[in-house]
Amino acid sequence: MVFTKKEVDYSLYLVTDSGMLPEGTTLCSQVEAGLQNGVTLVQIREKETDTKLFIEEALEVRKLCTKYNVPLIINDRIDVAMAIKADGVHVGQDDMPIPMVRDLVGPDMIIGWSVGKISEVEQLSQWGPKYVDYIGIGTLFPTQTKKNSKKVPMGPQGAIEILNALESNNATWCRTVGIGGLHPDNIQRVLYQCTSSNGKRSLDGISLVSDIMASKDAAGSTKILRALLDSTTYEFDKSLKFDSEGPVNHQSISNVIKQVSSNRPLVQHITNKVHQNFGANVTLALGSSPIMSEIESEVGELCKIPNATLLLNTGSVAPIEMLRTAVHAYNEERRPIVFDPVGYSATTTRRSLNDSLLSYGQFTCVKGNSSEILGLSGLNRDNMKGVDADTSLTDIKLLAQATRIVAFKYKTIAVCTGQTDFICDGTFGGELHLSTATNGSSVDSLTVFAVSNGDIPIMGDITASGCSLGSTIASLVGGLGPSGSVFDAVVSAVLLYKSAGKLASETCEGSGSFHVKLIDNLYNLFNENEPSKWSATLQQL
Ligand SMILES: Cc1ncc(COP(=O)(O)OP(=O)(O)O)c(N)n1
Ligand SMILES: Cc1ncsc1CCOP(=O)(O)O
Ligand SMILES: [Mg+2]
Repeated sequence: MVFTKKEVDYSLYLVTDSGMLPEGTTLCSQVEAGLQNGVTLVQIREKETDTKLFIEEALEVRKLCTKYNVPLIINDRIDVAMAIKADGVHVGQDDMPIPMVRDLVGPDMIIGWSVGKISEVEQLSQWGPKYVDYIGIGTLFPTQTKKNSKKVPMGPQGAIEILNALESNNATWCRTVGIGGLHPDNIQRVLYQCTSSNGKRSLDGISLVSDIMASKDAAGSTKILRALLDSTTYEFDKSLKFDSEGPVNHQSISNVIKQVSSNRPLVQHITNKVHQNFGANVTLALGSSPIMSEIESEVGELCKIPNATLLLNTGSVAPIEMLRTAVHAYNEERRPIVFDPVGYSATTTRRSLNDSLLSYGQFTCVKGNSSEILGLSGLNRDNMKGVDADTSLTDIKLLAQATRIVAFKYKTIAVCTGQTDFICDGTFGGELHLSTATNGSSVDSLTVFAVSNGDIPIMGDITASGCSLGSTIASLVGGLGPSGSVFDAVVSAVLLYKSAGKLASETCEGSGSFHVKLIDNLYNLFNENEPSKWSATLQQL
């Protein structure tokens, strides 16, 4: 064997399929185009090919791999792998059991295993380092390539659970690639989002079939993939810088408001009916332009309008396809999306709708009430019982931790609303790393900020008050200019909304006038732009 296992570069792993070759290309021409432009590992996966032809093709591909100094893996066929002296084999859950494979191929061959469940990670860690060298984590997204797959696409969140399981089972030797439906429009997001919660590992690479094998320009397609893998930042919010380093102060808040006043962002609301009118008025009060559109065909134009921003509130009745189109369009345009997972834990339907959207895109801010953020984090009150005698302290710790988890898991700025609001920036400035995740930054190392302004119970007596904080965040984030800080904008929005709410509660005569006064006070505080007079306070926990 030419390669030691440690040397293997898993970053761009090409898996073949002669069934999808475009006219004028061959298996070897596509593989060579890949090898010339950055493929680092090749697997021959020919499900329909007879043994004799499989061996002939494998020998040809082996010559190419030797020429480009790249290891060759054979899918399913241990006999062929041994016969042609390949560098490794890949088997799935329905193929030959791993201990038998290892017995047959000996200690030096690379063994890859398809993994989609935590129990499979526990199994490989029990076997120990001598058995599985890498795992293909999938299926990540829907794919036409593996048609008879029984697996439901797991999305980045499923891959994160596998990475966490590798860490908690100390399977440090095991390398990882993601597989299934990977293309240039989702690769950076997958690499960016898929990190273990302890910050110690991310994917070692991506594995794909159709993006290269079915490409009419396999060389060009591979170059695009290579450039994405070699980039160090996922700029999902093109002109916005992420910087939660410096403290947010009156000056920075005032700067945010000045930018919003001059840029007058367009805030596309996809939101529930109850919120539509209120959200539009809140947006107008903040010098921004609301558009309440659920028309799929116009999203592509709307997101290109300067300073366009999307508020996606999943209490909406728009069809999931429309929501996906909107997420995709704003992500492609690198414009911010504020996501409000309404009623996340209330029903299975809502949970799966929200999960599906969260696995489909990248969100600048995820804002929810405490039960939504707790639901998204996977924590519940029982996790923290007994930590503190004082229930309110327990709640603060629990909600702060849930906010951290959501920020880290979705690489977003998480906002958890309640009597106290919690804010946490888990974006890491869009940094992405192969293999070693967030430079060691873990969930627990994230800073949480608390915004308080006493209790404002009347907030709960009007409808869509939480949804309209979403409108406020979207306006302030969307109005930033190229030098603006998203974190500053989110904090400013939460402080502004809580301050306006307090003022309104002090002067209203009931819930009806509170509603009106909330808009009045948002309008006045925004236009006066004197954050030093705002009553809500920000505290670092
Ligand atoms: C890198 C990588 N990951 C997963 C698979 C899938 O293997 P398997 O589940 O055995 O399915 P088939 O590929 O045999 O259809 C893979 N081949 N490579
Ligand atoms: C072999 C395999 N295993 C899980 S998904 C998949 C196919 C991936 O193909 P594509 O990259 O074209 O989606
Ligand atoms: Mg298989």
